[in-house]
Amino acid sequence: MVLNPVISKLSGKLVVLASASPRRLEILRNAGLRFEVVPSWFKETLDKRLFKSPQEYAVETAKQKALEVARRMPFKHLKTPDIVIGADTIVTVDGLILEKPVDKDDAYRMLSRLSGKEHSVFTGVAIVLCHEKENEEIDYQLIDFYEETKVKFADLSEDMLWEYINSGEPMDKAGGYGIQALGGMLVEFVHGDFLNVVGFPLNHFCKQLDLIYNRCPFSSDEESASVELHHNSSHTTLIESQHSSKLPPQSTHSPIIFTKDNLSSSPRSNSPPGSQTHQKSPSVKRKGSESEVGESSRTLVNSLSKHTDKREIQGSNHTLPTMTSRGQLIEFNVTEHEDSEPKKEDLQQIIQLMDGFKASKALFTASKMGVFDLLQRKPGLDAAQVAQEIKAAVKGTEGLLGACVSLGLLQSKEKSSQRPVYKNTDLATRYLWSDSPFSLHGYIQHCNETLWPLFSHLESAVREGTNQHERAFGKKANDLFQDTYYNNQSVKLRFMNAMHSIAKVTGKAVATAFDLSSYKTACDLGGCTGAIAYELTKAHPEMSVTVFDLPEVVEMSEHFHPSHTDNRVSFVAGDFFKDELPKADLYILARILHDWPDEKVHILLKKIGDACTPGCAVLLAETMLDGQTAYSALQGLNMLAQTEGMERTESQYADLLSKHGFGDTRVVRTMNFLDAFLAVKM
Ligand SMILES: C[S@@+](CC[C@H](N)C(=O)[O-])C[C@H]1O[C@@H](n2cnc3c(N)ncnc32)[C@H](O)[C@@H]1O
Repeated sequence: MVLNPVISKLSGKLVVLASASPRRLEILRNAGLRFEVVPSWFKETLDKRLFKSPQEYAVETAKQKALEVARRMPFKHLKTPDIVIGADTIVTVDGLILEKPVDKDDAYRMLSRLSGKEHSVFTGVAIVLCHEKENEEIDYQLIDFYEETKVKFADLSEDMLWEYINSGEPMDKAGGYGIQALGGMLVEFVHGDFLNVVGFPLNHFCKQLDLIYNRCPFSSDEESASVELHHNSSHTTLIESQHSSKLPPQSTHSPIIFTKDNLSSSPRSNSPPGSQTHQKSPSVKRKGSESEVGESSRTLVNSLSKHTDKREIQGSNHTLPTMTSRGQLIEFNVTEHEDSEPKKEDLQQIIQLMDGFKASKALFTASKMGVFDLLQRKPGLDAAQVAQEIKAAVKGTEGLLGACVSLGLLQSKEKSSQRPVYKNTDLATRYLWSDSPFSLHGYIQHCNETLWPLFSHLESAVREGTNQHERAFGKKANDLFQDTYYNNQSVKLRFMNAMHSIAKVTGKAVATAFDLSSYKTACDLGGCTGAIAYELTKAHPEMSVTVFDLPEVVEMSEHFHPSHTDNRVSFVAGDFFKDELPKADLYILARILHDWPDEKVHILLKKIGDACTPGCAVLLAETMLDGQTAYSALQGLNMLAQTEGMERTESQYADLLSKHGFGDTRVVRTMNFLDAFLAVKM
């Protein structure tokens, strides 16, 4: 529900947050804002000495972050946002700017400097309004401001300092503390906006929106010269125009000309007065808002929701009443377009979707054939050399390498009069070769060998509403794990590798999503290789974790132990539907409930509920379906084709848990593969 009338001004717009900070995300989500997250690639390396004040530095960093995303999206994402929000939070004390600590010693230096003193927290915020013009140029209009909050720390003893540092909390936070969690205990008083210290000055932001959308008379017409307005500590500037040709050069041979007549206001066109002429054609489909519509060049279908606004769209309009299965009457506005030509944005989007499977398969194949591993060991090989090493045809290898370059997985360099040579991009170095700490190689193999065959029977899965193991692999899966994954050693290892790779990438985000310091014993049910358990003990020095999984899994777990084994992690073999559960005050269920239908979920939750005393908790790590992103929706299809279970929404999980005495639920969107959900036994 949108609570804030100012925030609601943004409904129907493509709003982008140029920050991956889970705290900013939560503040804005809680305020009812619908947005996409596109973390900025801007490196925070501005020379602080060049700024007259710390706040100028924070504002400039916020500006650069937002502008980088605003400029990148039309090219890389093939869509132009309406608004990009950038923010940067810094802490200043004794004339020094403190950002995020680089290691524990750095955190110690920062926190001991703050001990017993008052300091300032500044968040610089930049709002970039993007106006697409008819000639495909984009105007960027910038509003920036900052907010200052004063915070006084108590005197911190050495013990307190180190205990806090060892909790792991300081590491990704400006000034080395998080006021919203454990760090709150260090604070004596706060003067000013508390959320500003958390990472985003919501109140000031809403005031700015109010100025922009309700009061500010600035226009973004093409003819506007540079506009400079000052509101409090804010600042508005028409920055630049950028030409955005979204099709690659070879595709532009039949130009499609947009005229004022074939442009009309879209549901996302709730723009500042005067900017209507910059709106896109309604044929551009966008995601991420409640009033999201799927629009094609022929019809535009808009379910009437609270955000439905009357639209003037070229062509004949009529309303089509339809009954839902629950007997509610919904009206669809159907608009006939008289387009004579296909729109290039439509085509680009459709081509991307149609080609998605080719891109996936190119990635899977290169990964399976060891291309990324090879180029990690031997960068700079040409196609013939790669072909020889991976035992493949030169012609085929050239095609595969070229595809990987186009997908941003490899870089190629032409040596004069020689064949191009190849190396991994940073992305491939981080995630695609098998020995990198965050390698997704295991999961990619699972996608190729298991999910790909299952998805080739998606139509049957949709018609029947069941998983497709029998069609894809000739074997019915009564119990997904025992019947499919664990009756063959190499399939079992591949599955465990797949789970391990995602758990390693997402484990820290899950382990640190909530303050778990009061839980000393945890049990990770279906904890597989222990990857999440190790992250939990790393983040919580006083916690010990029992990984409980089927005997077939536990017998293989030692293959996945980290080099420095941690005796606070132990493994117990058993069946969580039948056997007694190990005693613990925190139960972890990471990607467990989504494997099962409600009946089985209740069996498991009842056992957990019975084992828990009041104050104990359940920590879920799942992909929540709320606010459906393409990732969560496709993950829903994945569960349909693969399991008896399903992905669920936050409230579905809360309902399931409430039947077993769990409440006080909290959710953190980690922006990683899995979201975190905590519920406490009442
Ligand atoms: C989808 S995997 C998730 C693994 C791990 N929690 C993670 O997120 O990486 C499901 C896990 O549940 C385990 N499992 C399935 N049925 C089980 C049962 N009846 N008892 C105990 N563990 C089970 C599987 O062996 C597997 O490790």
